[in-house]
Amino acid sequence: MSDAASEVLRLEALSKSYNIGLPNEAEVLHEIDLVIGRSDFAALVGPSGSGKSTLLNLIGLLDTPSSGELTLLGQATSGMADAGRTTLRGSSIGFVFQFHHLIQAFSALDNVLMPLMLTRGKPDQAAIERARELLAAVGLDTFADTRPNRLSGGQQQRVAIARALITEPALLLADEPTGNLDTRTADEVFELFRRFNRERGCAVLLVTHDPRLSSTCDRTINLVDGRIVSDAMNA
Ligand SMILES: Nc1ncnc2c1ncn2[C@@H]1O[C@H](COP(=O)(O)OP(=O)(O)OP(=O)(O)O)[C@@H](O)[C@H]1O
Repeated sequence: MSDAASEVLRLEALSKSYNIGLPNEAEVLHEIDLVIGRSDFAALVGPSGSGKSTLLNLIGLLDTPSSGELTLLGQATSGMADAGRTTLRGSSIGFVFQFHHLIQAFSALDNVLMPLMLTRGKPDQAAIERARELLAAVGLDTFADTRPNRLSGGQQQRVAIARALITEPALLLADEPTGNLDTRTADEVFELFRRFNRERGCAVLLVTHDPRLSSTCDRTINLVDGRIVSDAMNA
């Protein structure tokens, strides 16, 4: 994984502090070094408050580090202006959150198209076809015109996964994507991540509290008190 061409992400001494109004800032991530390869399927685990979401938000360029360097697809981001970060985020990262944040007034199809509409305006026929193909891939081809509130929790999360993949991201980030699903539905949703990782070659980094799910990832990165205490391939 030392070859830059095989990397999707490189973190070097990445730290994050929050200014919480005290004399000293609270540092929640301490000099994190991490490389994610282009085909990695990795779980980020750790106790509550260890900094997992903070790290995922930094990786997703939703937040900026206090120090250190984050290189995404070979582009160093530390000196990058907001517009450049937004463009890089939109073209290379897909997000899936525990609560899918679907737009209730839109159909499933339009929700999937939303990231493209935000960056490229009205979607063309090819984009619509791709959105339909993604909905089919997550087993929802007959629900394209359905509003999210008519779908089950698992189905809504499937729409969110299709939405995250519409831009064909190199890196898919997921924060507790199965956290509010029952075990069977969680397994099915998890299997989608696995399939997209294999079939579409997109790296996956997901936060989970579920040891059963993290053990089925290829790699487990363990964060404790803002430091990576172990990072190993699973047996
Ligand atoms: N905006 C913020 N301002 C100040 N402190 C924050 C902020 N966001 C997070 N923190 C603190 O940073 C630390 C790490 O939080 P984070 O949400 O990243 O942990 P986590 O590992 O994702 O936890 P959980 O598993 O409970 O979601 C916590 O102590 C939290 O209180």
